[in-house]
Amino acid sequence: MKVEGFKKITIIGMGLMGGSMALALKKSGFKGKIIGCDASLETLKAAKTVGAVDRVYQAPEEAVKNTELLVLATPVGYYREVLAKTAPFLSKKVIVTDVGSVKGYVERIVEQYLPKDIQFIGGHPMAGSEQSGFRAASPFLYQNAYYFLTPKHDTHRDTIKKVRAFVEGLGAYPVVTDAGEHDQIAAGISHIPQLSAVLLASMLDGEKSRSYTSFVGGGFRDSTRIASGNPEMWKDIFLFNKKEVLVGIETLEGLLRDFKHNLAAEREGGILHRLQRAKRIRDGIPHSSKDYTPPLYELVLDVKDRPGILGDLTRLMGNNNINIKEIEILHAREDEGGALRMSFSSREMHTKARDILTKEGFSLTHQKGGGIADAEDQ
Ligand SMILES: NC(=O)c1ccc[n+]([C@@H]2O[C@H](COP(=O)([O-])OP(=O)(O)OC[C@H]3O[C@@H](n4cnc5c(N)ncnc54)[C@H](O)[C@@H]3O)[C@@H](O)[C@H]2O)c1
Ligand SMILES: O=C(O)C(=O)C[C@]1(C(=O)O)C=C[C@@H](O)C=C1
Repeated sequence: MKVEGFKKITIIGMGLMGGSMALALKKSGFKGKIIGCDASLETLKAAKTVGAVDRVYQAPEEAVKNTELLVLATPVGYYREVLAKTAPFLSKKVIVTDVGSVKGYVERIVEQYLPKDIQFIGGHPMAGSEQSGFRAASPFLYQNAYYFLTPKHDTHRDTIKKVRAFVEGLGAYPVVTDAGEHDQIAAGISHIPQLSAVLLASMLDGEKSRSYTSFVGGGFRDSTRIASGNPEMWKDIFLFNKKEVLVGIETLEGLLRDFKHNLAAEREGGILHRLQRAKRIRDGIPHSSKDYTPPLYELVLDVKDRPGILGDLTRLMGNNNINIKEIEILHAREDEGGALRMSFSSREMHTKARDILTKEGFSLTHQKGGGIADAEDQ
């Protein structure tokens, strides 16, 4: 879907999130002008060179002139500075939004720094990575991601409608809620998991235990990937969502204490109960948490573990004009086969892909949607 409704969009902060937004807008065929603003000249140069933006500015007050949508995409700690500089230069018709990971704090800053007659709606895409900077940006980052939108009490209905359409244009799924509820949800699904990963990684902080890192397998890697995230950014997030993070820490402490007691007393039932409940919760997450509203039509096929298999498959689909909505390697071990899940947005694509893959000799182990009974249900 193409982004319409804005002739000029300014993004302040052209790092991972802002840069990916600009790239996604260009990819969607957005016809208006995209203005990139960043404190770093090097970042601006990179964004301009790849054509992510039409114009670049280092000074925010120049970047916002006549803009119709202003997106704040700097770390949240810089919002005060950016809003103070830009507020006097904003058109009365502009809509201001952001991509920051906390929303209550942002609303308070906006109340303080943005003139009352300027429309604001908070935003937080549940997409990202442990990397940062424009060099990590991707036009696909927002694809199929949940994207929280948090209107203020005085945000107009038309503003919500326009920004919803903007989010959909990026390929994401808008979820409208209020800042308070957002912060509670984000603490549970993102901020506390980040803290847990940081603490797990910190357990290898001793001189001796640090040498254990050479031996880590999937378990340590999977559970600590996000500990590589930008420390400055996360410091802001924890401080600005302090209330909800503290609630989460108490829950975590309670769980740990409970487990410790059960273990010390060798209470098998208690230990098993915790493990089983956690497994049920983790198993209940869809393959990709991005499988939101649209029913996806998916195929799971056996693949040989050989170099270039992914390329071959995507080429095969591309050559037959089949658009893969998502692709995921489910399990692959060196020298053994693996399984690969592909999903498609329409029944037609799904059927066409199934027929081509079968003809090419791939073995399908599971299919969902497309009007065919799930293999698992048979
Ligand atoms: N990284 C994630 O996974 C993720 C996901 C969702 C939301 N967010 C939120 O998105 C925002 C940006 O995060 P990111 O990961 O893109 O960070 P990033 O470090 O990749 O990019 C931030 C950019 O802002 C620029 N910047 C900093 N101060 C500035 C200023 N005063 N004026 C202009 N530019 C300035 C930096 O030079 C940098 O290019 C944060 O508020 C974060 O909470 C991050
Ligand atoms: O690293 C990732 O995979 C992320 O998507 C990062 C993640 C998350 O916790 O899910 C991190 C912070 C954000 O505010 C949103 C997304």
